[in-house]
Amino acid sequence: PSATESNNGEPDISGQTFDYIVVGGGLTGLTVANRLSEDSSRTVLVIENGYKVNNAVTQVPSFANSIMANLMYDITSAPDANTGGTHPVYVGNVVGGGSVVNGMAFDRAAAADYNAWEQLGNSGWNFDSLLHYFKKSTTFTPPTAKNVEEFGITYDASYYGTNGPVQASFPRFEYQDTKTIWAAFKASGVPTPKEHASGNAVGAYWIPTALQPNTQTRSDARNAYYDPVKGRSNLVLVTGKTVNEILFKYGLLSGYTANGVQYKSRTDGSVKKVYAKREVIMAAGSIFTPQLLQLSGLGPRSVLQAAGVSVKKEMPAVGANMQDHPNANVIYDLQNLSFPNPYSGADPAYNASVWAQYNAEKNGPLTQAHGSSLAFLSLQTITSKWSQIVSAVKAQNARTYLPSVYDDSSLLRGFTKQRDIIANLHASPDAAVGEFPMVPFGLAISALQRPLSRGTVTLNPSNKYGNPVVQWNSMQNPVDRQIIVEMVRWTREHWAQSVLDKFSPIELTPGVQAQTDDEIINDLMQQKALQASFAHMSGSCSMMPESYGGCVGGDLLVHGVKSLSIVDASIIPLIPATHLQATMYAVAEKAADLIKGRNGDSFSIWNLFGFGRRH
Ligand SMILES: Cc1cc2nc3c(=O)[nH]c(=O)nc-3n(C[C@H](O)[C@H](O)[C@H](O)COP(=O)(O)OP(=O)(O)OC[C@H]3O[C@@H](n4cnc5c(N)ncnc54)[C@H](O)[C@@H]3O)c2cc1C
Repeated sequence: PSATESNNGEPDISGQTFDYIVVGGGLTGLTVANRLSEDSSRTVLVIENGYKVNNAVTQVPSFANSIMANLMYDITSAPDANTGGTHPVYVGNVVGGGSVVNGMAFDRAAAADYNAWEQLGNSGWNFDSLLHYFKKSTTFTPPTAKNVEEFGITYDASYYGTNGPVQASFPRFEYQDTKTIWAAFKASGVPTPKEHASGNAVGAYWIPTALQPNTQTRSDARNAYYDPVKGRSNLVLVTGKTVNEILFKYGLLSGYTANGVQYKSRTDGSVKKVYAKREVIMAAGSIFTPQLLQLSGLGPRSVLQAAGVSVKKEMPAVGANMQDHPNANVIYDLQNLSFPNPYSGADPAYNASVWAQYNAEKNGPLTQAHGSSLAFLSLQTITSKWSQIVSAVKAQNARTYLPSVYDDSSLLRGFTKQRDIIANLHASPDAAVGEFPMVPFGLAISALQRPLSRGTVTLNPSNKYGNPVVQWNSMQNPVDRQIIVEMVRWTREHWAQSVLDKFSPIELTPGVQAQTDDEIINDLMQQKALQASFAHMSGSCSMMPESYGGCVGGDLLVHGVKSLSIVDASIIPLIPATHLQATMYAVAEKAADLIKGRNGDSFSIWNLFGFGRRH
């Protein structure tokens, strides 16, 4: 791998003024910066903490299966009582953010998941309006005819774009055992929609990878949205700079208006300021955007006071409502796997041959990231107890399992509304509750898609500029725990099917001794097989009305201050049943149109309503 590209040669921005400052050059930040700088009369600055890194590890798909620790922040969560301890908090620390270090899965949730955002008081945030932006952000390339025939891959290109920046395509190689894995899902009778991206994302289906089809390398926010436009004279990206405060001017009548940021150089430690004429746009992600708002005096009063930050506006919503996809890892010992299989990489001779194949033909096992097959199942499919579970959700006192910040009546009102929506989605055959990735080896993940538990992100009271305290509170709500247990039971029944006999599966984790709910959870926990996170942190500065404990409105402007917006995954009010990146590209595309619309920048207003150029 080549060395990190340095930030030598970047312009000195201190004291300067730009129309827009984008804080964080990750997935959403680079997307928004590209679109805002399309209008050459507007200047756009992106400030990123990480550096530009582009090497085999970031580009060759198979590396997406490993943790790129040196391109991520070094954060550990607060102890998470119900999942057995602390967990790493995975956040990309590199130009492109999560899109450079993630698993490259490129999927969408069901329409019902996005329509729930509108039901939470966000007019215009529904699947139909996002579909325009899902298309705008992508270029789709179908799988090879050979793979379609051999593996039965299904797709419908009409739900993707034809000239968007992110490449949605398929690895040229699939493992042979994938056929048996698919046969088992078909035998179990789950739905098999032809194309999940249509809004019908319930069942077992094929998904694209964020992959450049010709080179079989990663398609990320940097190479999709930044590199092609980096020559624009009105677009500036600076790296290795940590924003540590949003600056405001104050007027007696106008209140607080964001007009810049303060940042610290990682190379020389200097602290400087830079100014924004139109908007400061937060794109620092679900962990650092709430931290930055809190550092700037917007947040829960007790959190700010404990860290010695004076309160500009008390906002309990900042850092609340944090959601993720907690998961249980059931592990099987399998016999008779075909060669090659994902374990074959242990053999150096095999490794040498697949690298030679990849370099020569852009084919073979190294083109595979997390695979192309996923199952997202409804609660009705997972368990016959589904209606009892739905009744249990409705019967709960909403406050009981929430962290202390939910003493705030607006936050609790918003959560209660979320809870009612969750109950409906749990009862619906048209929304998924659990993900079961379909992989050709013995790891059977059960990931809960729509938890009732809520986490928090708060300033570290003894070091406000250090990493914030990330408290997932995963599975604090017993219903979340029960659904995970039922998913483990579904997995066991699934692997007991005769179509999988040829692998002679033996359950290693948690092991067949674990039968009752408590045994399953406790044994998983003891074996470190319960995880709080899928690296899908969301919701920590949610898009909801202020009366629901929201942080930004449907216009993505922070409530109660001026010229400050948020475009990253922290705005997701209710986590969708999908991996997040395709959704965040669409959210950022829509965000850019909203920002252009209110600042008089040139753009087509029809895009906002989904009436733009249709593909
Ligand atoms: C390990 C991992 C695996 C994943 N796998 C998948 C997957 O397979 N499929 C999928 O769809 N999604 C996946 N995701 C999730 C997806 O990548 C994220 O949801 C997405 O990147 C979120 O985009 P964002 O813009 O909100 O934040 P990010 O992409 O994280 O961008 C935030 C940026 O802000 C910068 N920043 C933070 N604080 C500051 C500061 N104070 N000053 C300056 N800059 C700052 C960060 O360095 C970062 O570059 C994965 C994520 C991770 C981390």
